[in-house]
Amino acid sequence: MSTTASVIIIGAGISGISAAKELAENGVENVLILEATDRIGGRIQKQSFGDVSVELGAGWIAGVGGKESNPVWELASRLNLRTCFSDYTNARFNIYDRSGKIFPTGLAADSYKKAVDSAILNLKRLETQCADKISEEAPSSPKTPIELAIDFILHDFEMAEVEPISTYVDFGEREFLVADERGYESLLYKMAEDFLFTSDGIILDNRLKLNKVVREIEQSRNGVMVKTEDGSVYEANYVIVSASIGVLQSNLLSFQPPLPRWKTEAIQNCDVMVYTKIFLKFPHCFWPCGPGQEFFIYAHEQRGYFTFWQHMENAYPGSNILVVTLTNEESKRVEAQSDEETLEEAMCVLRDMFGPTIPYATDILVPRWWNNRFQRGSYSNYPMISDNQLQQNIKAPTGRIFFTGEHTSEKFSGYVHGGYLAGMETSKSLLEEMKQSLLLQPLLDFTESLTLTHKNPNPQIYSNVISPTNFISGRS
Ligand SMILES: Cc1cc2nc3c(=O)[nH]c(=O)nc-3n(C[C@H](O)[C@H](O)[C@H](O)COP(=O)(O)OP(=O)(O)OC[C@H]3O[C@@H](n4cnc5c(N)ncnc54)[C@H](O)[C@@H]3O)c2cc1C
Repeated sequence: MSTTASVIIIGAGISGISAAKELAENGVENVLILEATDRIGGRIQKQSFGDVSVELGAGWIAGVGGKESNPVWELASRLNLRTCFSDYTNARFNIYDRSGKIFPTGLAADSYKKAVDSAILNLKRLETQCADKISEEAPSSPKTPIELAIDFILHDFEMAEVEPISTYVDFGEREFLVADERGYESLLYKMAEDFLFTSDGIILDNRLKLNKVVREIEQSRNGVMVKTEDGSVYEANYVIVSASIGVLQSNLLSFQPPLPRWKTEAIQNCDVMVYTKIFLKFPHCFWPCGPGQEFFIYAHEQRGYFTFWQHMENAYPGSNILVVTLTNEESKRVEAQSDEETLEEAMCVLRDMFGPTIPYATDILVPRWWNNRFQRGSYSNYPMISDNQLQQNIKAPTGRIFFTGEHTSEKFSGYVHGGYLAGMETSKSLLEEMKQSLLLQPLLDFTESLTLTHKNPNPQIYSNVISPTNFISGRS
């Protein structure tokens, strides 16, 4: 038995939900959302920890206070979501060495300036290399613990994107941490309420199907068939795939016919960033909590080793929670070991910074985005020197299959607002395609009848000429 819909959306993260909402608002209500997990939200996920709700995935609304309004900030304001301004600028003046001493402000400022200069030089070198010119001067690589710590902060946080960073240019430089018991994900429930049947905050609409792991997507001239791990089959005119770039790189989804080479190459060439926030709960605070002390840094000879710390007293006073952020290889290393081992490592680092008498953490929470087969990483990471073709190919539809998600957002990849806007944009392209194919339908029917009447030995010729999908995307 198969279920039929006009459009199937794979994934109920922010891009999948915003794509479905856009379709519904434009009269396409016969949609089906298939989500692999038992919840909506994807990489926006809250979890109770200690006595509060922490965000395992997206935590900040980045890009606020600028000339344009960030649509996610607007949604949050409508919902009265509780947020807390984050000021990272002081972090560089709270750098601890392994004996617990804070590096003098002057030294930290100098190291910071040196790292910025070196990063700019590196960027220029990359640009000149792209233009096939040879550059003379190589930037010096960071060596000391403080240089390594600053390099990590700059490259894995502040400069981890293509310059100029559209989020901050368009929407403003301020960032707000979501600190609301309802969670960041409540934005998605709010959006879903507009087009799905909900009661008491629970989605009861059978157009959303949870625990449906899509494994096969088969397209033909007439439509698309989607098969899930539990043996269900769904049919539709079109499919929107919102699974992450990491999932597309894995073998979770198989396409029939296989995706063309330009598409698979683009998918494989996009880097995936792993970003892990580890939460630690303590019986009481032992770290400084005054103004400018929310973020602090640990300088170690191994780059990225428990470097970036945040206390949660600004967001949730009295929560006694610390968060340490790891990235990439360190994230993968920690995901592969037991939480007890990670806790022991974190405690050694904290004892280095704050002395041997600090209390032992009573709880630890280690999200595993890399090993999650429905994520395979935290977000897309495009090369520093932008490559428009790469992104265009990742985003381009192949026949009746459309692609969305933060990784398809030209300006805002990696962000919640990137996912939100990408979902809308993909649905707009699909609506355009549907309109065109409706206009072409009489012509299609006519050709079909010609094919039947004349028993054309090679009907493929006709379908190649007028298939609406070929016509629109020009790529099939
Ligand atoms: C640790 C972390 C921190 C972050 N911090 C921030 C931040 O502070 N600010 C910010 O703006 N952004 C942040 N981000 C990025 C942000 O979370 C994402 O850009 C955004 O949520 C992505 O939304 P999406 O809809 O593109 O993808 P997703 O949320 O991943 O949605 C895709 C959905 O598809 C489902 N799926 C996958 N495979 C299948 C399948 N085979 N069948 C059915 N369903 C499937 C998944 O379960 C998921 O629900 C962070 C992300 C992480 C992981």
